Amino acid sequence: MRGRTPRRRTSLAGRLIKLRRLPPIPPFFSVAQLTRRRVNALDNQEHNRFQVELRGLIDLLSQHLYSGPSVFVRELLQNAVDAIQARRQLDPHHAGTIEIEVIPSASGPSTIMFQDNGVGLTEDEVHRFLATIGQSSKRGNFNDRPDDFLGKFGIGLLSCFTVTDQITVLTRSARDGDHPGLEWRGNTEGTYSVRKLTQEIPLGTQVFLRAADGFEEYYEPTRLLALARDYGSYLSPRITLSSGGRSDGVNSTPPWTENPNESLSRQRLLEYGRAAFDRDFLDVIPLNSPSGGVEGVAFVLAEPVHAGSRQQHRVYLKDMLLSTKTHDLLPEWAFFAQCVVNSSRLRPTASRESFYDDGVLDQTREELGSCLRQYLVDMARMQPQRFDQLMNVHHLAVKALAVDDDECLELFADWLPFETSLGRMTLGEYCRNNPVIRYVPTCDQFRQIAQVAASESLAVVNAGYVYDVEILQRIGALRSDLRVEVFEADQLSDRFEPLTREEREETIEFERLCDVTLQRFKCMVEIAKFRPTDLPALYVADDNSNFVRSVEQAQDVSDDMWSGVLGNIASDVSSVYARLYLNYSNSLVRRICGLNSRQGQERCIEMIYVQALLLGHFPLKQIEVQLLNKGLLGLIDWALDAGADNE
Ligand SMILES: Nc1ncnc2c1ncn2[C@@H]1O[C@H](COP(=O)(O)OP(=O)(O)OP(=O)(O)O)[C@@H](O)[C@H]1O
Repeated sequence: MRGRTPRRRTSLAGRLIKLRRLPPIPPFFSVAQLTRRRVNALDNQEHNRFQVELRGLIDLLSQHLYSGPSVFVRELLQNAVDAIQARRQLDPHHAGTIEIEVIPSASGPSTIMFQDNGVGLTEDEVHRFLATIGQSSKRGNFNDRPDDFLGKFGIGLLSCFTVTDQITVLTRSARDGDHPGLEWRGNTEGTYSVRKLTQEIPLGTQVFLRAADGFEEYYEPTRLLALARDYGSYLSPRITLSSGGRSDGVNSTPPWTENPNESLSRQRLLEYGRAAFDRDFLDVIPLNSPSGGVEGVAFVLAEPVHAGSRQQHRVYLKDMLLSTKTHDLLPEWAFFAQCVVNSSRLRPTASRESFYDDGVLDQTREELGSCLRQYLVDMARMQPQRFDQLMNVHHLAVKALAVDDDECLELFADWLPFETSLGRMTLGEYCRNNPVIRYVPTCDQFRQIAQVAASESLAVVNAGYVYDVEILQRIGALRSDLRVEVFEADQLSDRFEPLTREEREETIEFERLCDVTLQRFKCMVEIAKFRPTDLPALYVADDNSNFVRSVEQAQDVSDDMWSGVLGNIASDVSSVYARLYLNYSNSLVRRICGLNSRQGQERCIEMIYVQALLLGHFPLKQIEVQLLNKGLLGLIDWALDAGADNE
């Protein structure tokens, strides 16, 4: 061991305090009393240090903090970048470089080296920062501008222990004075050693890791290059990876420095987006947020997505990849966009895989939302045809924005598409032909009236989809030239053709019979003439009768006690009769009316009633299901009898 300074071998355990057990706390002590008691207790005792079981801590970090072993590449790159940044504080013109090398071994696992020409460490700093968990030179007063650094928690280096059993650091400080080269070795047992080197090493730091059993894959040059590019391709120091005489560059141009308004850049960005997110995009929007120091681009998805779906964004912090799975960077309505951004100000969590959910993040989200909003507004004003194409794909997101933003709502209103009884149309098209916007608030109600309304050339909007009711009501409040009304199914009867006097007389008895037959279903019958003529009947239920229907359905599946409670609720509701309009323009209805058998008429009217319920998508009550069964069985019976007669 000639030329070596004596090894200083210190246990990490020895550096940390051991927690003493305090006596149990008696009840009813004030905080001040408790504090005094603790101080007194400690004054009489020997002061010890915490101990840390390093292996346990590493397991904790690797299983619960970091997403996987590959984060060691990120942590080493980050330390190198920070060291270069610290050196720039001494020499602003210093050109930083980071070299990664894979050193294969014929006899055992490979070693990798991360070398930087950063600030290096003095002997004192080695003890303070490399060997003390949670100590960082990048926090507090140690540096004037701690915001310049990526690290701050003082735990990143530990991540190397997920892929190696020993970390070796060679370092030489560039700070004032003549500093010798130092070697620090730390291992997973929780011990470390430091020695002064006799040979010259360059200013800066080299970190050596030898593959631990089972982690050799992270030491393969192609894997390592991919990881280095993933985390660090946009970092500013020049980064190279060499192995077996081959050297590859890691750096490339960050997407957030491209200008999406310039056609070549836009093309490059769309290609980048396709490669990064593995999907196609329609457009690229520049993003910027002063609060979060964010710049970046948002990609507009080429396919529609359902409301409220959450896109995964690719997020960088000070040019280093933080996460590819950040969800909450854009406002909720912006589910049509997926973005890549770089932030200089948002605070990372200790895992360095997400941001703190604080006020700055809220503010950032709002500012990024404003960029997207402005893009939509400008497009609607200046490029209506392009906006039209965008609306074809992303009208849901535009509705989600407009529902809470009156200015956007007024601007986008004419483009917003709705389903109506006369087909899909934009609000602009609807209003051109209809002075009043009539809508039904649920899809079920729409299904009940759509066919008849269409035959009567009546345009009724199906506002049963997300945002539609709020949008229509808001539009009604904002625009004095528009009237917006809820359409009640019963209003359809205003358009029905009345029966002639003769027809009235022909049907009066039959109508009475129908009323009596359907009384137990709380349904009144009215005979009228309407289109389409192939529709025998229309069942119309108002809110009260719908409510009672659903109570009765619940009673069908509940025990006696609950059924009684539900029955009491239903009995409080007044005017619970629904209405069945029988279509006298329908030939079948006419035939039933003329049938010579009262029993046959009853059976037919029951079947028409059940069919009208099914057509209107009303869930059947138990007695209605029984009715349907009885009708079908009767039909089969009749068919069999008729067959037997023919034999
Ligand atoms: N390449 C390096 N050059 C100079 N100093 C380094 C280097 N790597 C580590 N250090 C020193 O070791 C300390 C601890 O590093 P570590 O990666 O554990 O934490 P950190 O970077 O400070 O914070 P974080 O946990 O947020 O990454 C650093 O604060 C720094 O002082």
